[in-house]
Amino acid sequence: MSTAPHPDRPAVTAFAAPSPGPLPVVPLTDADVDDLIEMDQLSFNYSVSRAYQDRVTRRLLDPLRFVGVRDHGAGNVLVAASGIYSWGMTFPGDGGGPGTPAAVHPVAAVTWVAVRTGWRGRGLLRAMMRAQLDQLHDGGEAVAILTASEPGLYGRYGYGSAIPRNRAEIAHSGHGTGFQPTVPTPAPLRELTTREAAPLLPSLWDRLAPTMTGHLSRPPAAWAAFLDIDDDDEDDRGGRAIRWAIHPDGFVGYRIRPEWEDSGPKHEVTVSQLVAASPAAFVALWRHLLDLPLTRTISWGSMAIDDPLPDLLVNPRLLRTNRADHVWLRLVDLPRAIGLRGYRAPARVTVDVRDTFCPWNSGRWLLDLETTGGSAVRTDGAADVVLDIADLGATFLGGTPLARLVAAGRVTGDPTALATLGLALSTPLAPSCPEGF
Ligand SMILES: CC(=O)SCCNC(=O)CCNC(=O)[C@H](O)C(C)(C)COP(=O)(O)OP(=O)(O)OC[C@H]1O[C@@H](n2cnc3c(N)ncnc32)[C@H](O)[C@@H]1OP(=O)(O)O
Repeated sequence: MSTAPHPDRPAVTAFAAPSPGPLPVVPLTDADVDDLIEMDQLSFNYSVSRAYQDRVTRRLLDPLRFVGVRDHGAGNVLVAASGIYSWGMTFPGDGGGPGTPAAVHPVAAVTWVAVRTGWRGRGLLRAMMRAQLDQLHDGGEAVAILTASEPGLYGRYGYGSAIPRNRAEIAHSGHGTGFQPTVPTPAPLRELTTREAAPLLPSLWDRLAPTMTGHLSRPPAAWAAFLDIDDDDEDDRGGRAIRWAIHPDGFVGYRIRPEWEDSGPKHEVTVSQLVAASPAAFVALWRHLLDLPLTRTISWGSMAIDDPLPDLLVNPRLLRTNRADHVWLRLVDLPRAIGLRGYRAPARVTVDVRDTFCPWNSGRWLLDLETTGGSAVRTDGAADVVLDIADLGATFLGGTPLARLVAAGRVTGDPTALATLGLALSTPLAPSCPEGF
């Protein structure tokens, strides 16, 4: 049988084998968006309709913030990409204590990282990380963040695990689960549909997120993605449409999946977002969730590791948590980044930083940290502390205590300097970020 292509049919380039040899990383443009969306769906095993792409995906992407790789020898197919959302993140502010001002700073939120099957394992991720971090450094962007599909991927590029999170499950009796008696009983909150809540949420978020370390600013396109929910939209597991409860200082969005057993109702609540920026909001939102009729379990995938729920419940054992890494952070430009937050206590410490992937950060720096800000200047002085750039990234928001990295053998130095630096970097409560990206 002949294998020659039929003259009336186009060559089937999709079956062309990957080209051998190096493939360059290039900037992407608007013309790459269709291929980008197609490759992302294949790489992350999902699919969305063309209508959803037009309504949400294309508005969220800025192709000019993407780099990628095309294999011209294999039919010019897009084989790798990595993008950035230009968002803002709340960093610890003046002293980092409750009620003290925090500050929102631009961050490069790295996202949409994928290498097409067939082109993996030949260094394309590494090449894209190289191109992206060089660009960020040249453009003066100080901090990059990401949420990783797999935890082993990004440490080698200097990212440290900065905001962990808990997967939480609360099993309760459904009969007014008790709060500590010293906590005043909150007024009940009204339940809203997405259509009713949507006009209220973005401005509430804009007011609250800058008061909570680790929270991201949400541009209108991100809100459009969060709120692209019909009021009769069920999830894949039979969860009913999202409902909302709103407080002046917080809100919660959740689905309820009805479940009936012979012994009675056992409906499940799944929290999609919960934000509480004051104790009153925290108590009112949890009272609302725990009093939802017929429900017996509440699960939430993004609880802060310092969430005070166990301290509110009379029976803290109702809460089961499973901790995992969540947001990873990379100090792209060490001296610029050090100036972007306030520190819990003053510290003057010389650190010897290893940064094999971004050598411009390597070497000895005198860190001069104050509650109102900090600086890092090059020094020839003896190092008090030796650490990797990923360790500094992990501790930068207060989410990983320096003492833990010392205990793990990752960070070494003079005990007094370690204690001083650890206190300066710490925050009273660990940062939280209620979303992945
Ligand atoms: C921020 C985000 O978007 S996270 C999403 C990441 N993307 C995905 O998970 C989608 C599916 N997976 C993929 O597309 C690819 O497998 C990728 C992007 C994870 C890896 O791409 P590749 O081009 O194969 O990576 P590359 O060959 O450059 O390897 C880079 C390094 O990572 C290592 N590595 C590759 N895959 C993995 C993994 N799953 N876990 C841990 N390490 C890995 C390699 O061994 C290599 O290490 P080295 O440089 O120290 O020798």
